[in-house]
Amino acid sequence: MQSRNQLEEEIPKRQWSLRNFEIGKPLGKGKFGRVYVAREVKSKYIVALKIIFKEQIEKYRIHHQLRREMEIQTSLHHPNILRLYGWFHDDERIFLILEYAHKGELYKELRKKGHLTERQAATYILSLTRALAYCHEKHVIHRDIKPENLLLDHEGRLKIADFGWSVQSRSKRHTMCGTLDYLAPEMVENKAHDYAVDNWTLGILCYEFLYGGPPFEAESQTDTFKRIKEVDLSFPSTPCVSPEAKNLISRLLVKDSSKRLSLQKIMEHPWIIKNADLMGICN
Ligand SMILES: CCc1cccc(CC)c1NC(=O)n1cc2c(c1)/C(=N\C(=O)c1ccc(N3CCN(C)CC3)cc1)N=N2
Repeated sequence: MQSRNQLEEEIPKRQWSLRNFEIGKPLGKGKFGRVYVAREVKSKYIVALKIIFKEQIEKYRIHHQLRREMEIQTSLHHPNILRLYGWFHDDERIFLILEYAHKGELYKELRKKGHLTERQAATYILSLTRALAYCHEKHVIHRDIKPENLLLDHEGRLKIADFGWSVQSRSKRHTMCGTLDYLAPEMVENKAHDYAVDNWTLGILCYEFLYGGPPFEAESQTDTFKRIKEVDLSFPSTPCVSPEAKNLISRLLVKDSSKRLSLQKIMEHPWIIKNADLMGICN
């Protein structure tokens, strides 16, 4: 039985093929592919195998996006970022060998519980902040951090998945992307944007973890855009949320991107210091 480290070291070098894996149950399906639990035959190591059909890549013209996602996610090694160990292909499919997150999607836990405790929310926000600080050091902006893209491993540790919208950024970006609720004003107004969009999203997520839904939700897209542009932020009286949490949210959901709390300052914020579990685990 190979240890996890041995296999992880071996994975990037080896040429993999479908013969090396026993495919298990489907985990989910996205726009371009499906993900299955799989076991590497020799080591018995459990992974998630994301299968994307080449005809879908042609049809949706996402060559460059998929290549970028693969290059970026392969290069990122962080405890809160889902590993892409390697990939292979056959005539009609591309297979991504991904880290397996045993506890599935964070948003399902959020829907089930309605909202998270301040301890859970602060722990997840700290994990996300650490992962984003690591990404920004490597000039990567994720741009699509939302509960649907957050997974939990067997210990309940948060893992950012799906780098389909991330970019290797050296200059300001203009491409529109992401779901409406999480878009920062500068993206809604189609202005140039930079790393600070991820700081805005942390504010959105912190609000959603504590209240159960994003702050600028509205009946129509137009209304959501309007509320984002005006930063029309209000805190419901229930559930009861501490003033420190509201302070952090208010210092992230700031229209002027240069005035948003930096990732370093988030890690030092009193609410994070008081509530977050430093190991990133809080079941
Ligand atoms: C193709 C699917 C897709 C489309 C778009 C974006 C993403 C990233 C989240 C993905 N998923 C993806 O890439 N994924 C990469 C992954 C991955 C998804 C995953 N695990 C699960 O999806 C999962 C789901 C439910 C689960 N159980 C639910 C019921 N519980 C009682 C026990 C645990 C356990 C694991 N591990 N690596």
